Amino acid sequence: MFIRYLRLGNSLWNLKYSVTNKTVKHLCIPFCHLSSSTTVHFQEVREKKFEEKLDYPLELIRNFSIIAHIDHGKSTLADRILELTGAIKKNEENKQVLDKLQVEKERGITVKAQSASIFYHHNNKDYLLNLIDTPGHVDFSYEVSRSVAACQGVILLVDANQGVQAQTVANFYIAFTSELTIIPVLNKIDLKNAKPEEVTEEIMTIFDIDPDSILKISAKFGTGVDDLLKAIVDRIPPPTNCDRSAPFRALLYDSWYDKYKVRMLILVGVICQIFVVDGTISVGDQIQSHHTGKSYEVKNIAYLSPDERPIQKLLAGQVGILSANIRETSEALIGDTFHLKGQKIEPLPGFKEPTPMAIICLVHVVTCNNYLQVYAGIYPIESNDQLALKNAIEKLTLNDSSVKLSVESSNALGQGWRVGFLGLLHMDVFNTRLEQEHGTPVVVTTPSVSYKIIRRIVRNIPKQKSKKATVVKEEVEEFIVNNPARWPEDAANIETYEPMAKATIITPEAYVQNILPICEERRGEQVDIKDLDSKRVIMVYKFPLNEIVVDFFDELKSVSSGYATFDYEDAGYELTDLVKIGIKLNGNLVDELSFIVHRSKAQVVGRKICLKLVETLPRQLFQIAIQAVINSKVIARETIRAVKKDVLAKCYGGDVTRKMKLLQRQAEGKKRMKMIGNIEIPRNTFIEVLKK
Ligand SMILES: Nc1nc2c(ncn2[C@@H]2O[C@H](COP(=O)(O)OP(=O)(O)OP(=O)(O)O)[C@@H](O)[C@H]2O)c(=O)[nH]1
Repeated sequence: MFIRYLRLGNSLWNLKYSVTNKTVKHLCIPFCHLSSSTTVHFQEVREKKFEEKLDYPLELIRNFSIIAHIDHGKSTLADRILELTGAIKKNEENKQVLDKLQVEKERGITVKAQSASIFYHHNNKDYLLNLIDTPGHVDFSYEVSRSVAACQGVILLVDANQGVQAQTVANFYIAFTSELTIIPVLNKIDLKNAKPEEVTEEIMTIFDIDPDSILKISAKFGTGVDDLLKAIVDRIPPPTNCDRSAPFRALLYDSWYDKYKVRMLILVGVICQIFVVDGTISVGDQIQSHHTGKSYEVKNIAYLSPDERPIQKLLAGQVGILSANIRETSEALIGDTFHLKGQKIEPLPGFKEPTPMAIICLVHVVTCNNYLQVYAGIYPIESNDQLALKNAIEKLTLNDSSVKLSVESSNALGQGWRVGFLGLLHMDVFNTRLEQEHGTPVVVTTPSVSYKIIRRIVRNIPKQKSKKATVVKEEVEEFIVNNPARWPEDAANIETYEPMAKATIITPEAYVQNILPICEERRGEQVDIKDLDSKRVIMVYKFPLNEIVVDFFDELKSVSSGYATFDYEDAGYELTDLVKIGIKLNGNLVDELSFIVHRSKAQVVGRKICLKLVETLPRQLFQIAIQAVINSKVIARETIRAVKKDVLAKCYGGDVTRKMKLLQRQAEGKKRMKMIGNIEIPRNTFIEVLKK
């Protein structure tokens, strides 16, 4: 449908419009969305009575998350729930509607927990259900921990064909330790090879769950979802420990920066998602952050259903979003408590002070900590994009508070940031979002985990009374290195410790023999191995984190035909013998390519990286000598021969436009590279070298 004429007046454009047989009521579109040729997809807007009815008593509210292993159907179930409750119109095209980010749509995975308030009629009562769809991949388990802080119950979804998998177990324990009501649900019962009886047995034995409490559904076709909605109301308790007559307190559990609205002057700055624990908050109130002490006027309040619906107030027990002229992203700290200005309140539990290098903090059941993070340097492709990248990173960390951030600089790449992620997929998604949502493509340096170094220095200190006699004093210094460029040179005086991870692998028995050697190759130490059921085995390993963060999961999938699943948790630091391998290109040390490795693997890994560089670096107009070195000793070397690349070589005849196109394409290719010294390095080289 094309709108050819627009009357622009205020920031929100209200329109009564009739399309074929459907009447669209009060269609609210920010006018700036529209131009004379904008295609508008009409959706029937919810009747106003729902907004008035957001005033639900506590006993009619249910807050819950959907948790599961990756791809077990969380977002599909959220679609069906939204359809059944009328939040969205039933439509064949409703596929993962809560996955709003471009990167989520492109990859078909959820990376951000998303919520929606929906309305459900049951037993002659209207209920307000606040649903949170969570990601399933291990790299985003922090999102699950963050979400359950605003819930009293979870739907634990298990694929009736695949059964319990590694993240099913991990997510179960997040909910279990948070003392939430768990509704176990078997999904995909429509599949020909679904094994509901077998999987029920598994759930019963692994989680000690009563088999009669397990519901069976097909999220794809909607089978059983009505019964699930009834179970949500009947089994999950209303918000506990909420008091509407007490002074206002709310937990800030997510925040983001809506650059579109800011640009269009619809609001200023940061949007905060809150769970109101006590009291009421209304538009116009003055609120204060407990942790920064700063106060703001509440400009807008809304709930998501799943689109934004403005309302005037939120009451205890409800979740919603507010904007309050918070300009600095560092002022919206996840886990912070908001209260009315000047009022003394007890802060809500779960807030962790940000460390000086981190601009973010963690809430509730904290699953992400320093040990398990993977660090990489992030730099703008063009050095004059520095400021734009700074702004983009700040805004994105607001919406992804599990990342850790500090400033760093590199001789070759200039000023940049050292960023800690929860895994390589997380890193990849973060960088893709920088490019897609903020238009700031980046160069990422070789990732590294954070190592602990203990340096012991023995000093002879003169005794006070006698100038000749001395006492021997040992000074111990402990520090963390997450950038190989900062690895200490004085190897003799240091002890090196690497972060360890306790990993759980669940696999069909047939693949155990394929998995054992890859675990051994990555210095894994088997802690336990036992049958999960008649066909599957659960293996517990202790691995150096460094060995599994890059591509272990891919290799595991490949040797088990995609059947093995994997989850890991922190297992502290262990003393080990580590060395730094430096990479020299034509005699110049490229610190951004250096990495830390166990001494026993240095030779093999050094050679592998040199060969990888031969594959990855484009041939240039001169020869490139690649060397892997430990201190100054060369442990491996390779050479890339020179080439003179004439892109016009095949372009006979005088077609100027074709020649121009070829030259332009070549120039664009070069833009995507980074010059280090006089050598062009493609952007992905720093990560590719670490992969098998
Ligand atoms: N046959 C069948 N397929 C389903 C069902 N539910 C989900 N699927 C399919 O399973 C795949 C994964 O579904 P998603 O809803 O994206 O899974 P998810 O758990 O949200 O995935 P992540 O958020 O990335 O962890 C999609 O192809 C769905 O169409 C079901 O009940 N039956």
